[in-house]
Amino acid sequence: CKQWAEYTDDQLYKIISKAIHNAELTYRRVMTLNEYLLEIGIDQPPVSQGPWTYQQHYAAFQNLKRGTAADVDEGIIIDFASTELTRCFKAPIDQIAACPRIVEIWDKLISPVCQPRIVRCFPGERYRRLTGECNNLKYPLWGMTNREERRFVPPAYLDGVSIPRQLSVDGHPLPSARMVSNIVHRQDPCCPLIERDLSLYVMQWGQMVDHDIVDTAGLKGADDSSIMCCNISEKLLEKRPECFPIHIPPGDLRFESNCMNFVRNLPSRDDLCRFGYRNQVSQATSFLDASFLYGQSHEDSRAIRAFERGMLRISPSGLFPPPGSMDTRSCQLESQKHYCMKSGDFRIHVMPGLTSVQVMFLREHNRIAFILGKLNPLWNDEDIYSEARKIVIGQLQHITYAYWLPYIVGPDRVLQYGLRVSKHGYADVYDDEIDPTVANGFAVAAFRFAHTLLSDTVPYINDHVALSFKSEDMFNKPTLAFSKNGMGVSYVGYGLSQAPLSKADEKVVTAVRDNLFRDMDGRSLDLISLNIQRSRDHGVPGYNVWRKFCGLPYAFHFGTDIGGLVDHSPENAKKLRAVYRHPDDIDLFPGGLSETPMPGGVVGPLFSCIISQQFSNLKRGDRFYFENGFKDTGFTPAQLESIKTTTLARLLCTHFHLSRLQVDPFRLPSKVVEIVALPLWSVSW
Ligand code: HEM
Ligand SMILES: [Ca+2]
Repeated sequence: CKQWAEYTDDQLYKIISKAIHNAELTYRRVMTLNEYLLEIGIDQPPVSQGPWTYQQHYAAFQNLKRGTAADVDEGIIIDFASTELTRCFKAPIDQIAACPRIVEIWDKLISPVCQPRIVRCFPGERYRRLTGECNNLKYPLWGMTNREERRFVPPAYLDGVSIPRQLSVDGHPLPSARMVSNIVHRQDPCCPLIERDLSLYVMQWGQMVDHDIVDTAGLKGADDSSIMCCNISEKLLEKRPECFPIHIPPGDLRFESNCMNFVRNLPSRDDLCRFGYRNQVSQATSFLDASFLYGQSHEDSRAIRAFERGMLRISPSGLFPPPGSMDTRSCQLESQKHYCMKSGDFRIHVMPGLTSVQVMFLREHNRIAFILGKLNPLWNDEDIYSEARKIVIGQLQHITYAYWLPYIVGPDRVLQYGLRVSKHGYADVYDDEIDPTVANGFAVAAFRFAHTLLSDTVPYINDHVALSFKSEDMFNKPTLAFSKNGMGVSYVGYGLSQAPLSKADEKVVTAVRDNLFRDMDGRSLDLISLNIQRSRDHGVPGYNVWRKFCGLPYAFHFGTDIGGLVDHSPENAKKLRAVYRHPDDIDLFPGGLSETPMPGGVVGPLFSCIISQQFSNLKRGDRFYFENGFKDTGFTPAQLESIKTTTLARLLCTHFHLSRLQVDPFRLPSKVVEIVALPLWSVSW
């Protein structure tokens, strides 16, 4: 702070208030431009008559919840102002933030724009809140919804504050995200490879977990429109700081144009409205708390609950009900008899498999509520709902930690990070100094690993038929779920347990690498280009920084011998060399996904470290984690025993009316594990 010692308070006051004032002006200018661009038809409205465009599909997925609108202005203004501050003081943002006089004046001046978040907690509350607040009584905001994601390592923005990472260590531009996708991740459409042992349910459970723990807010134009960054002049592009389009190299096998639309994610404000480098907001509770089922606010909950005997609203055919008011924005309807379902998460329709697994949990909640109501005639709706919700979350956590996660990170990491679930009894692991908040590199890269597990087809199987539908025809449509009077969800659910998982390698199927959200005009996106560009948008540093974070050897060269890419096959190292100039430049997603998987896992050493760290935080940093034996908030020993008998097989059989299934539906049926009689659940509540 020495360099500003001779500045008077008055001078500092002037500089900072000018930075904030300029930021507000820029913000208003951008908003006015957005309105104009929607009016003249450049930006696209969220929905229009007729079939959706690919951009409308994408907009339905990359959402910005309106409830956060107040925070939207604050985040953007503070982001602009932080950039202004580094310009005015000609110093890195961390140095400025280390100067208490500057911070004090900033706090005063920013208060009309942004107020610190304050939450009141009551230690006696027996159930977790929908918003995730007050899970940690010492740090009540940790893990709550609409709050900024945390960082495992500091960001690497071009300007140190906000501009995306885009230069190689030698000063050249980084390769285009689509070029990396083409060279590293291309799957020959002729011959997609499969895992021998695992089923597609591994992928589907992963997406549900992903939607439970993270939902990063996008940026929207006027009236919720999609901001368009392609086919506009250079001059206009300069005026749209939210644009960061992806260059498509000439000769691309799928895309004729040279530009893929890409809009930056919303900048967050922190809990105390401080200035600093840009961060992003997650609209989901970080905790694994079935927020995709119960919603993350009281408003959500009002639309989801039946307010009768603890039940959630359910349609006559056992699906989610329609929303209270007509909603045409969250899915694309192909029949007048269908509707967009209201669940706790608006992404429910993106793939039929996701709808199916969410419906299974809806039915499970109501099954448990029914039993609880019978056993406890004096309980009211609220008692039954809260207790059933607590049990369902326990089951979700149990299956995820005991059965699913080991297939992902491998048994070694499960032991190393203390992720094991014991067969019986409590495991008191809670530590109120562990921050469970979802981390940026995890969400933007490592946990997207499952994009390699996606299949070109959606299996739809019952005793009489075994069909499969093309994935690229199914995005955002509830059609399959509604088929056969609602039995479609069962056939998709059963199909996922019978179809093989795509190979956990660096290659990604055409359905999402070339044809994501393909529309009637044949236009589409590349999910892998989006992943890579998204990391740069979030300022996520390159591969080597993350290797260091995980205590893994640094790569100084592209060879696979000592000092190089020691966790890559020679073939994959060659692909990385063909596209990057230096190992430091390698983006986290391609670098991590192209590592050789850990023994018994589907991801390599780097991703398994990042994923294990996040799941360790979600376990140890969750006061309501199901194995904690706290009085009042924990389960009784008998309840815990019962939850530990929950299996995916039981859930599938019960809710999709199956009489036979393999013991572990995450694995393909084999001669060894034949159809079994599953243990019955005890009902000792
Ligand atoms: C069913 C097919 C799937 C589709 C169509 C899909 C599509 C997408 C899209 C469009 C995004 C946003 C891309 C962007 O940054 O602009 C995304 C993000 C993401 N996907 Fe997938 N995905 C699928 C399956 C999965 C699975 C199985 C996982 C499993 C773990 C997964 C994990 C993630 C994660 C962690 C994010 C970041 C979420 C956030 O930050 O809000 N996805 N996906
Ligand atoms: Ca959650």
